[in-house]
Amino acid sequence: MALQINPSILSADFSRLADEAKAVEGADWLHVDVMDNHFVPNLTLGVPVVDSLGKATETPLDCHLMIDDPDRWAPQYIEAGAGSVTFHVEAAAAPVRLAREIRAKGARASMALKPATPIEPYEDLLPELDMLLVMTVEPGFGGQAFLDIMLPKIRRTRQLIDKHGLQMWLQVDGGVSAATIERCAEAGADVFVAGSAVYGADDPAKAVQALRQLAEKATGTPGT
Ligand SMILES: O=C(CO)[C@H](O)[C@H](O)COP(=O)(O)O
Ligand SMILES: [Fe+2]
Repeated sequence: MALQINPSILSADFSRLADEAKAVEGADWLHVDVMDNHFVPNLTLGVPVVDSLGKATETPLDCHLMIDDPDRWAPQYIEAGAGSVTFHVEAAAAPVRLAREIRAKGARASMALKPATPIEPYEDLLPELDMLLVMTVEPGFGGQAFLDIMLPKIRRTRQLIDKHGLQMWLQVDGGVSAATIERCAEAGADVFVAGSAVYGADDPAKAVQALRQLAEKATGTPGT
């Protein structure tokens, strides 16, 4: 299991996105939060910004779509350069068809669960996915406190992934920091999104390294 740190550009300075992306080159993926003010009560960025960001950094883009109608919009993010596209199961009309379409277009297919959405009804969908995202805050804003009550769901999701012998990744997003990453890693997460813990640090690249070391220490696993 390879451990990965994905800095979230949501906590960066949006007037300097290209520089902020370069500040974390060496991270595994750059996490891009797309919010539409319908699925979540916040508005961030869309396809044209993802297109420009992809040209400004070598780091592959991990697009987290917090939007209504991802069935319609996800393909456009792949065309804009996203290497991984996460849709919310609560918003998708046809999650299996959407996951297959994302893969067919050459990106990694990922599905997210809000805190109140259980994993169990979606066990049979896991083979259709390259990553499952367990949200550890209510989606919509950076800088929120990590929800400890999500740790059992992370553990149960890891058990289901292992039970099916799948190689898919298990991502956590929201409130991941030096204070919480070890608990997430111990529970079985292997991809860690961190916004404020990276971009709120004096040296974002060093913050990525520090988080990686903590996750590795917690699991005894070297990262990528
Ligand atoms: O999806 C998100 C919020 O909905 C963000 O990716 C997440 O909140 C990152 O910010 P932080 O690490 O500061 O919590
Ligand atoms: Fe996110």
